[in-house]
Amino acid sequence: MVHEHAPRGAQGTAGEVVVRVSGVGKDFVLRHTRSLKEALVWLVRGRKGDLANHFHALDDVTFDIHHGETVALMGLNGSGKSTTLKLISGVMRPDRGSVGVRGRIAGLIEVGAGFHPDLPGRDNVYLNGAILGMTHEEIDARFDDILAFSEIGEFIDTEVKFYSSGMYLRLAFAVAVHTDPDVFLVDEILAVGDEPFQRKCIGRIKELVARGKTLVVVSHDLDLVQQICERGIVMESGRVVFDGPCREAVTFLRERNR
Ligand SMILES: Nc1ncnc2c1ncn2[C@@H]1O[C@H](COP(=O)(O)OP(=O)(O)OP(=O)(O)O)[C@@H](O)[C@H]1O
Repeated sequence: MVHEHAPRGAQGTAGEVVVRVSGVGKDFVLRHTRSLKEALVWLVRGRKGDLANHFHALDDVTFDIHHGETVALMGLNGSGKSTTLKLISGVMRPDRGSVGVRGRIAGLIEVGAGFHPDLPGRDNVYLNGAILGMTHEEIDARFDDILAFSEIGEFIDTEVKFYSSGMYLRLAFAVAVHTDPDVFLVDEILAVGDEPFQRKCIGRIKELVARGKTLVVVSHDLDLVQQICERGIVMESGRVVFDGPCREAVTFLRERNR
């Protein structure tokens, strides 16, 4: 049984469902600039209808992810991958359907989203670590490893508003991988890091996978996802159009968008 964003501590066993996305829909509002005439007509008609257009960013999305699975979400720009990841991470709620998660989730979704710009890197490690569910003592114990992984060096005491996007990524990634998550979510962001750091991150992700962690990745790098993931879910206009072995998903996507 999966609970809606059940708290940490659930050490799943192989085959157990850890993420359940069930009939999920998410709408966004398309804001158009309306002319004064259009607004007046709308008023005169008694405010019938909506001045704004809603569109389905996700429509009836359903899939289960089992403990230890490595899943790539693929699809063209705007197909709904990141929105799906945000719903799993809990930063966004579905308008229809439900999303259930078991275990501790660590997401690298928006680089440094949990960072406070006016605080130095060091304080942000504690802030971000706490957001990701670590206690102060746990962060203390892992601080040196986090710092070493990030290669931020003496900049750790600089306010993060002065960091480059690559430095942000390094610190955010370092914190996330040291939270020992049950389910690890990674959005395209690896693209921000330089090549050596990317290699290191990929190595770390493979290590997590080898240790049986569940992984959900959003990426346009189809060669990379084939290296890491066994399963591929292809999205198109907010719907799942393929769900199966990663290699087949890549072929499906390439054929479809030829
Ligand atoms: N906060 C938001 N407000 C309004 N529209 C949004 C919001 N977030 C996403 N969208 C829209 O929802 C759709 C799906 O976006 P999403 O970011 O999930 O796509 P994606 O598959 O991750 O795309 P990409 O490959 O470009 O990253 C897009 O049309 C996008 O413009």
